[in-house]
Amino acid sequence: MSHRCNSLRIIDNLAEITSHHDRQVLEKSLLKTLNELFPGQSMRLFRVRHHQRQDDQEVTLLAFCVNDVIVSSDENPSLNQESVWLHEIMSDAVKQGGIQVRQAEDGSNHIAYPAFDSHGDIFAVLVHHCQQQPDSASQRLIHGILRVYANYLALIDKSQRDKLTNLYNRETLDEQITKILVKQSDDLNKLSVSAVDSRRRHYAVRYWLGLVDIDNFKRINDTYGHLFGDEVLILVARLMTSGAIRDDDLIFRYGGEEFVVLLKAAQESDAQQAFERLRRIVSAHVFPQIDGVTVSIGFVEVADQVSPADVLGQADDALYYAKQQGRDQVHNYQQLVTGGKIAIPPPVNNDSSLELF
Ligand SMILES: Nc1nc2c(ncn2[C@@H]2O[C@H](COP(=O)(O)OP(=O)(O)OP(=O)(O)O)[C@@H](O)[C@H]2O)c(=O)[nH]1
Repeated sequence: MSHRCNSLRIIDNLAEITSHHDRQVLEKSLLKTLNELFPGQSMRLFRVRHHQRQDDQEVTLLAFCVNDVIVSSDENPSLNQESVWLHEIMSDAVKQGGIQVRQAEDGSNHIAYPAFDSHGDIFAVLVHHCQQQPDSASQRLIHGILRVYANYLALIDKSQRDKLTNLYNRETLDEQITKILVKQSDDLNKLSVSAVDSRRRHYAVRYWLGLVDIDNFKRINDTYGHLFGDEVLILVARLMTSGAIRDDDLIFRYGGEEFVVLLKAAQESDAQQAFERLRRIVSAHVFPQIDGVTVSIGFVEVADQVSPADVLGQADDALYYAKQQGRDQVHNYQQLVTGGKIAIPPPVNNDSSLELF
């Protein structure tokens, strides 16, 4: 009976994990499942990123469960610091591709379970800390649940990507912008009334959205053909993803020859520099058979807009200005408004409360 109850609990938990499609919620759901099966024990989930050029891995804490409390590291970034030996055990798990067991000085055990993506590369490691080393059946159970999580994540990832460029697709973009707007609105709501004047300085993290449009793309299609145009889209996408921006910034295919870049930057000048770098990388690249592929970029801070459409509309206004001014340039919406270069649209209504849906 208890065996059957246990099996039912596992099935329930697997169903729970696979009912989410937000990565952070999924991570927490994974830890909640493991916590139910192994109560009171510490579980930590780390992300592993492989740096091709440096031939090493960057490891960051994604979520953890300690004393039955589950926390996503985004809510508690200071917990990213880990001791050297933990890096070693994870590094061994990554190198050897299998479960690693280490005994700490106090006799407790750390077991590292690697999780593989669809290419067979390790993208995450789960570290289980417990007094007694789990038997092989428990280790298999944890490894199995981690595999379900990894397979499900791979499926979600596939459904969120554009087939031609492998960038994130438009549907995913709306969700991401909404998430940021809600987060920034929560930040503002935590402010006292007297602090509202300097509200922009109070966002814990500042986000910027850039709309990137290939210049004169119709001419490329008309001159060289649609297939060649597709090739240019793939190359531009690859240029943007290979080192032009930071690893945790996101790039989406927004429409035909338009892309969206969502990045974090503390200052407006940092965001401007990042978008400028992107523009320069494309204009400096030598494309096969074709001279002078360039992009125009309009960007805006994702802050207190009412909806994703609002954010995209403002970036589009700045992009339109860049096109009018001769293309191959970057413009910031807020600066254009402040400088009187573009008009502020009339307010939709007088209610300043945030309505996202
Ligand atoms: N090859 C290819 N072309 C596409 C795709 N999606 C849209 N397009 C083409 O992209 C072109 C966009 O042209 P326009 O909107 O006129 O813009 P443009 O020629 O880039 O001019 P500016 O944006 O003003 O610099 C059209 O010819 C579309 O047919 C696609 O997936 N593949």
